Amino acid sequence: MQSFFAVCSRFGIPSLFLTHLFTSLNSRSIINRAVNSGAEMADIFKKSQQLGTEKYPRKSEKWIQYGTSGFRTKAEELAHVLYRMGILAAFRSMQKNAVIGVMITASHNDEPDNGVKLVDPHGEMLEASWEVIATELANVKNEDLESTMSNILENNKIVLGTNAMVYVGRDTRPSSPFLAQAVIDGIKSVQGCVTDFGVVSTPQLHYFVTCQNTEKAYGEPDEEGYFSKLSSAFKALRGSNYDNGSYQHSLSLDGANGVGALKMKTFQEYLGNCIKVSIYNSGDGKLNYQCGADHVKVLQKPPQNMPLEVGTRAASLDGDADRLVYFYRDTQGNFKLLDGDKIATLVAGYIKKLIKESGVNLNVGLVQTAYANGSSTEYINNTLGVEVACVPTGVKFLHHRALEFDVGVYFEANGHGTVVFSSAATEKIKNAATDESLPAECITAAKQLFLLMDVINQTVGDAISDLLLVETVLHAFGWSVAEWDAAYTDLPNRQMKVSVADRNVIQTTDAERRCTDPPTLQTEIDSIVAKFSKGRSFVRPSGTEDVVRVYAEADSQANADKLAHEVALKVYELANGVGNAPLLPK
Ligand SMILES: CC(=O)N[C@H]1[C@@H](OP(=O)(O)O)O[C@H](CO)[C@@H](O)[C@@H]1O
Ligand SMILES: [Mg+2]
Repeated sequence: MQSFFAVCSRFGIPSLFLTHLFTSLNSRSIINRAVNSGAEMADIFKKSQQLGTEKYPRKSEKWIQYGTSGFRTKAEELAHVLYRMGILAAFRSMQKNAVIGVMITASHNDEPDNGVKLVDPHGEMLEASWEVIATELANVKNEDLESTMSNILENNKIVLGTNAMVYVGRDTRPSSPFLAQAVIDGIKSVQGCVTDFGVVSTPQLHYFVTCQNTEKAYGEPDEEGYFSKLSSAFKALRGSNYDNGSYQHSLSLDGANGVGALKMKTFQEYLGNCIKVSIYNSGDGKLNYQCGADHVKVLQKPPQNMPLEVGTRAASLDGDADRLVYFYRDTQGNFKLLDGDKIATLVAGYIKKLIKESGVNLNVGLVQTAYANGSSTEYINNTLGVEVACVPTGVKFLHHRALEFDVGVYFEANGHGTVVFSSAATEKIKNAATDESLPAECITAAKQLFLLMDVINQTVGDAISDLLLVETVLHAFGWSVAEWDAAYTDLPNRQMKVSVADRNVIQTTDAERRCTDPPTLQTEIDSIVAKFSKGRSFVRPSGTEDVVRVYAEADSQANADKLAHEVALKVYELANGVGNAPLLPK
């Protein structure tokens, strides 16, 4: 009892005020002092343009767009974009009177790629209207930088001030330090202040921004605070019996040779021996090469350099540690994947159970995208009895929809997701946990829920936090990875990419499940799908790569491959495919 309250007072209670405090952002630490004169402002912009032109010039006419997760392309094409995003982040900070984050990463993409995304005050993705501004600023000619900056301020009623604050983080790519410097130079060129966190995971940066903007109600805005909060709640939930039933407290982790591997090593010091994590692809090899969550999910095979014995529970992080998938080898030696859908259903099932046991009246919803396996959706509807919503690809859509539930669980099939608790839900859970008049079982369940909230990074999908969450649920249920996997069987599925002249000729509707342009494509897809038992397929333009993505599922792997291939050929034919026609997947 006592230790519970110790943990609550240190970590739980601040989360209670999270949403409330989001509304009164940190106005104490950022005081926007207006730059006094128009002449002073003009001088700042002139110097900023000069630095941009000399040190970070836009060298080609190539158009770049702020997509699903910011700007992403070859690192050598990004210096001017990063400088300009530093400027924009400072402006956004001035507008919101709050800390803004800038993360430099290309996540699961190849090592020579890089990218940048802005983190809004609530730890969320940048607001859509500012994506348009970001795209404009990134693409203007060098000599138009000054006037564009001035227009942005005017159109958005921003007063150029000092003390704008931007938190900068980067992944482990060799190009990231230079690009981080470009961001920092951009911020400083318009008088913004910078906290450079160096190498951090994407979700850590989101967490730090949220902590600072809630005046630390969500936690301390630094790595020590992050690790302490998560590990204390995790250890309190785990208790002194590290194994339980079929659950064993050891697992293998593929770190994708990225920041997640580095952070997990440090995290192990906080976790002590309550969980044993053996890390592979821990940083010696090339980032994401033949390893990482995207590789494992898309190719449905294990990462390289990692032994996988029958029954061993294994997991993969992606390059910036915001995605997590699990996998194992079954008794027949088959590779089995547990993706974001499996994580979502596991977590939603556990939370629903605890809510029921606590007697608290809360609705739980689960948010997916069209990529969710059909079997998972059926399981959520028919077995879990949880409301399920489908939204377009991209974390911001999932996150916003999840906020509409008391408790919203969201995961992309690729393993990116988290759980968000409304302020009302947080309060009800906290009250139940401390209401001595309730039956003991109710109090116990409410306390567990309350601690669980502190294991979860509610600001954004976080592979390390999600790993602790999954381990907590498996431990509580006493399940092996195979027992977890037994909940439902995935329909065999396949993803393909098609290169076309302009991927934006593909237009979609109904959460990307149907295609409206080119005009005849959907009818063609429908008639192909009709030939396959349990067939489902859709196409959409990627927001992060210059390709059209094709998804297909059917009753067997051979049929899923065939369906994907036929649809891919149709896309190639009707949407101006370039290069060789797509081949049947091997
Ligand atoms: C099928 C798929 O996995 N798409 C990914 C990928 O987006 P695309 O727009 O499909 O390229 O990267 C996004 C950012 O990481 C992620 O949110 C999304 O789920
Ligand atoms: Mg990622």
